[in-house]
Amino acid sequence: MTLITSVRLRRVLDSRGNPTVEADVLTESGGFGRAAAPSGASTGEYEAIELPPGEAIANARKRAVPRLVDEVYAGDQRAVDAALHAADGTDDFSDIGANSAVAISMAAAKAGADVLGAPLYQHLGGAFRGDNFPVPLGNVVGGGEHAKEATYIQEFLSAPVGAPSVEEAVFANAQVHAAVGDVLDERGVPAAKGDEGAWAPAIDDSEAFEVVEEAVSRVADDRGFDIKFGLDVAATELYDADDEVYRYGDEERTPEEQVEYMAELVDEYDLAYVEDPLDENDYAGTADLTEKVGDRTLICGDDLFVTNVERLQTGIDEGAGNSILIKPNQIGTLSDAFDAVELATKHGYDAVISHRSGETEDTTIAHLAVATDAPFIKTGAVAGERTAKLNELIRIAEDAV
Ligand SMILES: C=C(OP(=O)(O)O)C(=O)O
Ligand SMILES: [Mg+2]
Repeated sequence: MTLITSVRLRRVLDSRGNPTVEADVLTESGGFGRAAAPSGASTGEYEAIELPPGEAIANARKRAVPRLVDEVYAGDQRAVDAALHAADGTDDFSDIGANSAVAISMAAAKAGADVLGAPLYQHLGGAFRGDNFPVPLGNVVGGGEHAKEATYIQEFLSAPVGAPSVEEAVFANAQVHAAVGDVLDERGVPAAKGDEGAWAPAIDDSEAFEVVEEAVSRVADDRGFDIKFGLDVAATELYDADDEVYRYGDEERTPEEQVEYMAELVDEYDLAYVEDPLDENDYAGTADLTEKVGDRTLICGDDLFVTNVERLQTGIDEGAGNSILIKPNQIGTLSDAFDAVELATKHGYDAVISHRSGETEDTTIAHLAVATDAPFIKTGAVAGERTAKLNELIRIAEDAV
């Protein structure tokens, strides 16, 4: 192992055209790692704090960089991440910013891999990592906080569960995305694209279900393997906590009705995956839904768990969900993200490694998914910052055989 000798931080563009933090980490023996923080739009209340990038960089330069340079070995990820926590001193990275923290954490991991001459997934996963590859969940229709005047449900996700390989799965999702474009065209529905490259048509949710079901079935027939679909409801964004109702435009649902509605959707469309079906504070409702349909679909907590072991432990104790979304920038370091995967796996929860709606060309999450043996990765279907991860997954699968 070699000591970190330099940490450089800069502002770069993310896919929304907003600034984000990029980190370069150099080591004594010439190891190099570069990584950039993603950024959410439908962020959970309990996420680690993203600061304005200029502020995050200034604070990290002052407090985190001196604790790393000539102090910590690249490759000792726990030590890197402990130094970031010590430099910050809060429990939500509100001092140096989770955006600076995660960029440094991921860049150090890459520098550590570079020193070893190993791919990042191998460095993070170790010699005895599993040899499974994640099924990619690809966003093909979206609205919510990711596109105006589109569906209330934030994401309709193609899930090629029967694909024989990562490569086939990745191409199937792109084909479903194209097929959705065709179906919309046939219906005379014009559609732009949302933040993650998904179609964002001005149709109601019930029509979106028809469109996605039709597209998925066409591609499944063509490919000859099973393709299902799933949702990220991002229900916190629909929930009016004062009136205690979920609002889908003029339509309202009480929390009990929301549970029933979600359960009906699971059965009507044979959904493979439902993320954040209830408000981020509703463990009991999520547990209720998990009890009803958790034997036949994944009920995944994103805003509910925010990659946080304490929130996940509450979910485990209450029987809320059977899956957790893992977003390293929600918690600030790779070590914390690994801890969440480990706790989830121990309790039979499936980990879904995820991008954010604001992304860069950084591919760390593809390596993280393989390193942790995660059964799923959610990283879009098309758009350059999404295909960067998907193409890396294809390369890893080729490399790892
Ligand atoms: C990827 C998501 O969106 P965001 O990054 O805006 O939270 C999500 O909610 O799962
Ligand atoms: Mg989500």
